[in-house]
Amino acid sequence: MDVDALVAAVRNGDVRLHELEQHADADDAAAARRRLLAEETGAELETVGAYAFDAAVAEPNIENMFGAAQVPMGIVGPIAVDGGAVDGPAHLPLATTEGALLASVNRGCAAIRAAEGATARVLKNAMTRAPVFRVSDVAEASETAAWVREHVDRLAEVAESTTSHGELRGVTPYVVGDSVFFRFAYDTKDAMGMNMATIATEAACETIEAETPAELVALSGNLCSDKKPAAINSIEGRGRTVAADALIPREVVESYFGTTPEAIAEANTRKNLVGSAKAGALGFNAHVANTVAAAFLATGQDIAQVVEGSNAITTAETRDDGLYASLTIASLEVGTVGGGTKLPTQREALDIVGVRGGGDPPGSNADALAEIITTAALAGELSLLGALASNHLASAHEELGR
Ligand SMILES: CC(C)(COP(=O)([O-])OP(=O)([O-])OC[C@H]1O[C@@H](n2cnc3c(N)ncnc32)[C@H](O)[C@@H]1OP(=O)([O-])[O-])[C@@H](O)C(=O)NCCC(=O)NCCSC(=O)C[C@@](C)(O)CC(=O)[O-]
Ligand SMILES: NC(=O)C1=CN([C@@H]2O[C@H](COP(=O)(O)OP(=O)(O)OC[C@H]3O[C@@H](n4cnc5c(N)ncnc54)[C@H](OP(=O)(O)O)[C@@H]3O)[C@@H](O)[C@H]2O)C=CC1
Repeated sequence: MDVDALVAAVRNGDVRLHELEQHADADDAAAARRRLLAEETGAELETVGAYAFDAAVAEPNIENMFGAAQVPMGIVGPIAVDGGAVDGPAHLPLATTEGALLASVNRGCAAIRAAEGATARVLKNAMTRAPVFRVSDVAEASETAAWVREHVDRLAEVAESTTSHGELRGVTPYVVGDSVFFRFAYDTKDAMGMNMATIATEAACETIEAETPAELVALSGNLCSDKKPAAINSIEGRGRTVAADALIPREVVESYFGTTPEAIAEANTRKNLVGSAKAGALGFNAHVANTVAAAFLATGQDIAQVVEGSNAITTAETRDDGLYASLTIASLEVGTVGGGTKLPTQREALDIVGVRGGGDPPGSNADALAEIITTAALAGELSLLGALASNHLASAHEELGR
């Protein structure tokens, strides 16, 4: 069917709006939806329809597509970082609508370069899925937990039969009365791994049900914990746990941030540590979510997982007549294969970073991306703390953000 025929078919009730791809190619289906939406709402949809990729490639990523959300993308860097998987310098594309953000992260990157670079390491790599089972009582719960503890190797064999990349790293039981949770943790290599871990865990759950009295209630029991603020991710980690640090000489702090190491260290203690504690926050940082969200949008990550990406602690202290600062993100969930990383715009962004697709060895590209994002987020922390310490936050946003 052509676009006119698709529009008529929806109006007549012969075809439902979400079924248009069954009767036409994905671009015509999107065009028909735009026309129907425009007529229904009066909205003009020219920009949303002016996307630059073949809609068919986005079919695994979206349903009911009528266009694309185009978010401006800018660049920060070079990011000078000595990592376990990356040896800088690297550039990082960031997509955002917040004026002053790119300038700020870029300023932090410039200061890190002037300071001879940052160091970053992935400390842990474990994507989790935690199903919840029903048992009759706590005795059965204890029995089921014990069986799982004793049969992790067998569960690994079953889970890993569903994937040629994923590896089960461990299973941690949690009992609450007659509910039993098992937090499965996987090395998902270069994939963020949520589909991979979910499919693998479903297979393992079948074995648990066959061998114990437990009955599966839900494949995700929220102890995972995906896309919700949760202390378990801050403590145990989820996806990559990554740390970055840098020692910035006094003269670099003064010339780039217009303030002193002492003032930045005090702002960090009173704001990021004391203020966050008083607020009951999970993230003891200034704006790590800013860099994580912008990098996620640009590089095709699952944007809802910014929730976990903001579980981060920033430290700052004076050392060797300079400023020592570190950032540790407990749960940074990133991939360079799968999900949104396959889309054309996001592939180009990953090419800029130099980490598109599977790494050699597997997992090294996602490790490198995690180290680069964490170092950029550290740069953002330094710059915002500098702006606060020198009282430049409001003026910067008046100048660049309005
Ligand atoms: C805006 C600046 C950077 C000016 O800062 P400045 O020191 O006046 O800038 P400069 O013109 O002297 O340039 C210094 C460096 O900044 C970079 N830079 C400078 N301008 C640009 C630009 N246009 N585009 C790209 N890069 C730029 C660039 O790297 C440059 O070095 P160079 O490369 O030239 O050697 C500074 O005032 C600043 O960083 N302010 C802080 C703004 C900020 O961090 N905003 C974050 C968002 S706030 C928020 O969302 C969260 C919040 C605040 O609510 C969280 C909380 O509660 O804390
Ligand atoms: N299912 C769910 O509950 C949830 C799903 N999501 C969505 O899941 C998607 C991400 O899941 P994810 O599993 O990462 O992606 P995909 O489902 O796209 O799967 C990626 C696959 O790529 C293959 N692969 C090829 N090369 C590599 C490599 N070097 N390293 C790792 N894997 C490789 C693996 O296949 P093989 O396994 O055969 O080896 C892997 O399973 C996103 O779209 C996200 O939005 C998000 C949250 C929850």
